[in-house]
Amino acid sequence: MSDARPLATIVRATGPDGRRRLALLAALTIAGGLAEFASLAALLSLLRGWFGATGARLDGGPLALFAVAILAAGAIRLALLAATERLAFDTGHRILVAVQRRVLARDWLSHVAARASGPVAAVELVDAWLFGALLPWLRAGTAIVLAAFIVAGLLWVDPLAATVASLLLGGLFALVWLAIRPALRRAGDAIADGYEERVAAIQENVGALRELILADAREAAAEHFRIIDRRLTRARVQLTVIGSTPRILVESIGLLLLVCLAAWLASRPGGAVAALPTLATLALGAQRLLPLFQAIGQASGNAAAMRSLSARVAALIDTPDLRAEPRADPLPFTRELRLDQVGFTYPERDAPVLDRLDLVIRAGERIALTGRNGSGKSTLADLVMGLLPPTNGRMFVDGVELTPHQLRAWQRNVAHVPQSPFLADASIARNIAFAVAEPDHVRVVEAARLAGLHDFIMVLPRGYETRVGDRGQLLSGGQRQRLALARALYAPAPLLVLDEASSALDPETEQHLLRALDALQAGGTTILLIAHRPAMLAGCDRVLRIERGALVPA
Ligand SMILES: Nc1ncnc2c1ncn2[C@@H]1O[C@H](COP(=O)(O)OP(=O)(O)OP(=O)(O)O)[C@@H](O)[C@H]1O
Repeated sequence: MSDARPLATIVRATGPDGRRRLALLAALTIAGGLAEFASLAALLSLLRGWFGATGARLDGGPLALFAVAILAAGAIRLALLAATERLAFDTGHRILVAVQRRVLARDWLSHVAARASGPVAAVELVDAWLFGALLPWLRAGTAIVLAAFIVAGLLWVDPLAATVASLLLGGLFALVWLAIRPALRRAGDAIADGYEERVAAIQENVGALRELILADAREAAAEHFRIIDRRLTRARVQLTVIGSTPRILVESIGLLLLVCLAAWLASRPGGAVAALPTLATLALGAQRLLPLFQAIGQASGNAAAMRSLSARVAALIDTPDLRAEPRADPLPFTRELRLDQVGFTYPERDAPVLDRLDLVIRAGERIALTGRNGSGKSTLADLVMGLLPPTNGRMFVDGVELTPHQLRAWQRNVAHVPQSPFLADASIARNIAFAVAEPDHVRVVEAARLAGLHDFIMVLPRGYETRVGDRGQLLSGGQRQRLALARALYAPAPLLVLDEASSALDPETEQHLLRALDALQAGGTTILLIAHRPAMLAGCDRVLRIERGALVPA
């Protein structure tokens, strides 16, 4: 990605409102610059009148003019500060929302291929970019314009002195900046990598705590985290320290230049008194310029490092946005789903998981899929559900070919009970009616009854309002599976896919599940289940086995 593209991508993501705020900031900056120029001119005219040929005389008019100019400049600075902060934080907010929209817009294949910690690390990345790049750059942008007006004012006051000072300071600044650029770029890359590694390590430590305890590996995990965080911390310190060099240099050299200037002006004919109006105006200009140079120095110090952060932030949003599509009506499924010579290969894998596979699932059938671990059962289920697109072959629903733009309509026919269900840290009712704004309590209870969960829920003090904990960890494995089943049954669909949904059930609960499946099948539901246990296979119309990427009768 070129240097200019990240910014263009980010500006696009902020939308028309962001661009309006940027325009307001630009207008305020110009107004601020004019006010700075006016206050310098007013001061010079005031002091020249005061220390003029007629002797010291304080004139009310120029004093009032100076007071108005300096107060206006102050008020505009305050407005600029507010506009800058608002624009920066609003942009950060828009980018985070944009990132979430893009995470949700990914299809299943991109999701399974992506790094799980990415979206979490994105939050830290956007924050680091906001405080390390956007805010300093906006401040520096306004500072450059304000400084240009002040420098123009100073050139008008004393062209020679202002030119020499500007050239010396500008040249020094450029030299230092070029010298530190490579180190800053390295620090920026290390910071961006560090954020991702840190989130991944935290997720690992939380997710695999049981394994870490049993393997007596908690010290090693803590040490791994320490190394990652130390590296990140060092890079951040490096960025601040090296990035501050231009600012500190310009500050000290600037002060030195001012003193030299005072000595030189005082040595000209007329001495210190004649030089006083010019000197005082130059001093006011320098006093105004110093914080502006600080802002420019800080931002330019960070620029090389933050370019890599900006590129990563832009990459986060440089993918298709979630599109608000009208909800498709379910594709009619009354006869059969046919897979014709279907093959599937995961990205970055050479060998296909499924190869020229033929399968007809008749409406109302109950089919079991078996096969060795890794033989491709879940992959086939994902293809059947329209989550993965076949890499070869075609699929037909009631004789109509399933094209990519019909996938949403086909998916509406499917309810799924995954191998490891995701449970949110919310009430049981909310987890059953997952992602539904207003759960229907009667249907929640009905689904829980069918899944054999109702009696267990009723003995809990808070019943359906009991929270299940993060990822459902306050429930047993079997209870989690039944809750996932209840979720699938809450919104009944013509095709129910169960991926080893009884692996954690005791024989009694398994019998309950089989009775529930009988009832569903009697009601016309087509059922595809991945299972190994004989009890689950017994009630099926057909049992198929995946072997070397193809289906054979079991
Ligand atoms: N996201 C992925 N990227 C690359 N390869 C994958 C991915 N998911 C699965 N695979 C590979 O595809 C093959 C089939 O996996 P799949 O999960 O479909 O098998 P399965 O029969 O359901 O296994 P199990 O019985 O263990 O659940 C495996 O070899 C697996 O390593």
